[in-house]
Amino acid sequence: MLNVICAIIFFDEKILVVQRSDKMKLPLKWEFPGGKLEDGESESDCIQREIMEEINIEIDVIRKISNSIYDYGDFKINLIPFIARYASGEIQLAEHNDYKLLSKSDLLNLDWAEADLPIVAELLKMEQL
Ligand SMILES: Nc1nc2c([nH]c(=O)n2[C@H]2C[C@H](O)[C@@H](COP(=O)(O)OP(=O)(O)OP(=O)(O)O)O2)c(=O)[nH]1
Repeated sequence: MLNVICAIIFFDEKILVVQRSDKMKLPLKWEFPGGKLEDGESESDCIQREIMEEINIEIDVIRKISNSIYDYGDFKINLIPFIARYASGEIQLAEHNDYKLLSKSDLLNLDWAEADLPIVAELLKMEQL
């Protein structure tokens, strides 16, 4: 099983979501930015590294929320989400096709990677960070 860390990054009230490119697995699906946990790396180091590599910004990690285990058939992932706050830098996408800053209520309108759906549902139920 693949351990993937992702970040739900708040810019004030808005949340950053990114769209996978047509050349990646799960083409054009929307997801929270992040990536695979490397051997010996802490989850918190992983998410800060991935966000810098993919999005070019610094974040403050706040806390972990419930993980989502999903079997795509050809691979199975354990998706581990962290709530975070934007800290600094300008968004520049290295790999993704597009991004949006959305209010919570607009999240459900996206074509999400399947593993993210329970995480989006939990986020919608949360009253505060
Ligand atoms: N970063 C991230 N990945 C997700 C989410 N939901 C979801 O199913 N995934 C999947 C997509 C990928 O198969 C895997 C994350 O891998 P990755 O982003 O580090 O790597 P990748 O797909 O670019 O790598 P590759 O296997 O195509 O070489 O987890 C999510 O919200 N964020």
